[in-house]
Amino acid sequence: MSSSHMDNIPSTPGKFKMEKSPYIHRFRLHYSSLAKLTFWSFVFMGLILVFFFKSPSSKSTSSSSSSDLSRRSLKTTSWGGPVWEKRVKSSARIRTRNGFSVLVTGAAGFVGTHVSVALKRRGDGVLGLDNFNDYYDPNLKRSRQSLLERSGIFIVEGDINDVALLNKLFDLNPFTHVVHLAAQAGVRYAMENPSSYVHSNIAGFVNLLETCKNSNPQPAIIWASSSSVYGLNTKVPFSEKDRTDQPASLYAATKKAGEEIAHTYNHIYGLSLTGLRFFTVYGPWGRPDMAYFFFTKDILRGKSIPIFEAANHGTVARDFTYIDDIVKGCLGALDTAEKSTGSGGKKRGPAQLRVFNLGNTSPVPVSDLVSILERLLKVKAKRVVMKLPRNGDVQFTHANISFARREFGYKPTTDLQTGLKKFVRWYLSYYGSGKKSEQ
Ligand SMILES: O=C(O)[C@H]1O[C@H](OP(=O)(O)OP(=O)(O)OC[C@H]2O[C@@H](n3ccc(=O)[nH]c3=O)[C@H](O)[C@@H]2O)[C@H](O)[C@@H](O)[C@H]1O
Repeated sequence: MSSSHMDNIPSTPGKFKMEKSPYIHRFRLHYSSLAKLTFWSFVFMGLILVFFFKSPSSKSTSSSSSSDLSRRSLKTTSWGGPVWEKRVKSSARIRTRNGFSVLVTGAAGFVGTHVSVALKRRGDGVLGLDNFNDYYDPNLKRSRQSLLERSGIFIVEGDINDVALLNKLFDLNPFTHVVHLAAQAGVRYAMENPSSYVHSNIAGFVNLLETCKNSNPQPAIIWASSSSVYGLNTKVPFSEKDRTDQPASLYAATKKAGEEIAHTYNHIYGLSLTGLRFFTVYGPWGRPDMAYFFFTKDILRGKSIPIFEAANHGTVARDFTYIDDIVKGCLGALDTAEKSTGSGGKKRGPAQLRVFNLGNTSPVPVSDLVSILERLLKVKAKRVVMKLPRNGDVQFTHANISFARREFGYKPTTDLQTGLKKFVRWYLSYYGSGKKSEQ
């Protein structure tokens, strides 16, 4: 049985957990020839089936890896061929003088979609990459894809762990920048499917950096870290200079690991790397696994919503940051990113390495978020106050953004009330007032 470049992927993306291959059976050898015949027939059939499911194709890949009957619902995707290559090149082509050619990973995701549209609008070439996993409703990702297609942005369907695919994309197009947003998100889900965080946030990131460091020219990389790296810190507001060595979730730990990995690739290969610590990003086309999103759904459906509170009735609060402000921050970081200094795997000099907070600088208690939603939806929420579970949540977040302000004029302008109004307007137009079902 031949092995493919996907064989070494350590874990699963999305909601799927590794299962043992159903094709591995143990047989007890019997001494009758009938039993032997039966045994060898099974082995033969098994080999055919294993070959059928695992045989790699130079032109096709799935968004998953080797032991993969556990990932049935991840659509098998194909790439390659002249039409596909033409679409890749056309999407990545720069349309203005001094524009960039940008690979956006996680382009069908919430932040990825918004950033892609903004880049395209100003004339940059944008190629998307996304594995469309079903961590949350893939239909929403498909709708975002349609939105991007209308702007002339092609999303390649594939996984950042697919080295051959990444190499192919860089062969076809000399990207000046990579905006790396593909990740396994969500702090609480990490207890359900820890390996998906390692797969996407660590292994996938390393694969991407390997491809970037080998390419010529090397792109500058802007990537999504997280406010969660501040973990159990109590000093507020959180500054980039603060310690980040006490993460409260595996998600946070993988993002922190990403920051250290970025340091290594910058140090050894001269890659220009900018990490952005996003603070609870919300807005239209958002992520259904986030509280503001499913609170909206459940309030409209008359379902109760769990509101966490800390010990001794302590307030749980977040520095909720509106998507348009985050997009401005991403573009500011991209525009001020210096070129990588290496090429073809060799460092030629010191390169830029940065980390920025992108928050709103004004934390809001979760109970106030619910009050705003009640007013906007004109429905009273059924609140159930619960103790903050110990499954990854931290009590509060609060960004100090002075570094991003100084470096590229980052200045958030949307307060939670205004941003949620825009979100609710989008939600109602997309889903209706609760009747149209949503996963
Ligand atoms: O900044 C980040 O880097 C992260 O932001 C986001 O994480 P969080 O800030 O935890 O957002 P989110 O889950 O919406 O919970 C919001 C608030 O509602 C509270 N919360 C949550 C669920 C619930 O049932 N009840 C509740 O009170 C909860 O305690 C919290 O106070 C991203 O999901 C994550 O991927 C990462 O990007």
